[in-house]
Amino acid sequence: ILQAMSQDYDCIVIGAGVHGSFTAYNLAKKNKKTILLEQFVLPHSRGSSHGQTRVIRKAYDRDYYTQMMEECYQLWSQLEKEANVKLYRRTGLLVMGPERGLAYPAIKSTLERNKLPIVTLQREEFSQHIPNVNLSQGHGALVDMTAGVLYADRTLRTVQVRFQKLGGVIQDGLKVIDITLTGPWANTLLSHTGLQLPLQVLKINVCYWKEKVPGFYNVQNRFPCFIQLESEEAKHDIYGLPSNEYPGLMKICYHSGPETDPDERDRQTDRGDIDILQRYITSCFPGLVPIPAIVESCMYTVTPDSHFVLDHHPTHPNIVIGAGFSGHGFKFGPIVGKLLCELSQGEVPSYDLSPFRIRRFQALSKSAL
Ligand SMILES: Cc1cc2nc3c(=O)[nH]c(=O)nc-3n(C[C@H](O)[C@H](O)[C@H](O)COP(=O)(O)OP(=O)(O)OC[C@H]3O[C@@H](n4cnc5c(N)ncnc54)[C@H](O)[C@@H]3O)c2cc1C
Ligand SMILES: O=C(O)[C@@H]1CCCC=N1
Repeated sequence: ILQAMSQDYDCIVIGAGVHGSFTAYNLAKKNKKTILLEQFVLPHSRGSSHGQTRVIRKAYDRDYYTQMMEECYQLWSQLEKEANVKLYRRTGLLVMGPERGLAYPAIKSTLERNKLPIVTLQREEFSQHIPNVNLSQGHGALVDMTAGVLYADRTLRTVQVRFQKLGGVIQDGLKVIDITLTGPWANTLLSHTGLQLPLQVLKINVCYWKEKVPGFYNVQNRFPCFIQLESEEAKHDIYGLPSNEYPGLMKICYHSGPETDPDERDRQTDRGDIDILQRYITSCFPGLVPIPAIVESCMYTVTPDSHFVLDHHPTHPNIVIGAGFSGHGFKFGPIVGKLLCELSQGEVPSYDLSPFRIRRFQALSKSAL
């Protein structure tokens, strides 16, 4: 089928998650005849891009992510205008973490170096600005002022409709079984092209927690998104979004989870991550009931260094790979779409892609690198 399609289309994009959808949209904007293939009937909730909300932020510990986000915010705003739809809500992002650790000082200095608007909160004034949250001993706190919430499901709908309006074709319910590219299934499919990337698929329990007093942590009361950086109590970050999509429920998740086969996600029932969240909520969010009211499922596809893969296939340069978004890729959708489109067209990419090259895994990959 793909062979027949390749005669009719300039570009075939596999996977209609956030990154495949933005890539297809960018290709169609360049007048490339493009088809977007998706194994499941759309919309679906079996990959990594579903759900109502995601965090958008410039608070990173690396300049290159922060700098890519500068342009990315503009691209989000352009799409909102073009489609006349609201995709982003500014809430700010509270970043908390050990002051003597690695991550918190690194994020703070990246934000300062890039002259981004932040507010550093002193311990004495913390509860005046952020009521109903306890700042752990030895932790610092700052607010990334331009951060906020992205409406995820609405984004996918919007990008896919824009793509179709530009003449793009979406074929859902069609699984490519010969070569493949994106999302948790990346490795199974890439193996058909002789490439095995060191990707790990994790199941994430997406937990919603009930406010003891409705409104405590509500978006309308200007409660921000937050990241609690890794500490002795929790080996991975914990992050949350103000109550919004489900009235009276705040979304708080652990930035890791048990390994899973993407086709067997619902058989993975490990809840160790929820235990960690319960302890954290009991100690730091006293206004929430420390038992999740709703648990949904999602997946991360993680690389060993948590950085993305944005590259040509090492032996088939006409195949461009976007994968391994490691649980923080959604906000980059517009810029990843632009970059993958540039790579596919043989253009010089707008950013230095060396942190995202496949060859960084040389020692780890069993393949034709
Ligand atoms: C719980 C959770 C919270 C997150 N929070 C944030 C956040 O706050 N901020 C942020 O920036 N990021 C966040 N992320 C990460 C972000 O959502 C992901 O990085 C992003 O959605 C990955 O998109 P993708 O297009 O690569 O993968 P996917 O969404 O999985 O899309 C890949 C698609 O390809 C399809 N596919 C795969 N193989 C084939 C095939 N052979 N044939 C046809 N189709 C195929 C799949 O069905 C799927 O639809 C979060 C992720 C999760 C799970
Ligand atoms: O990408 C994000 O901003 C969120 C929050 C931090 C951990 C992962 N996803």
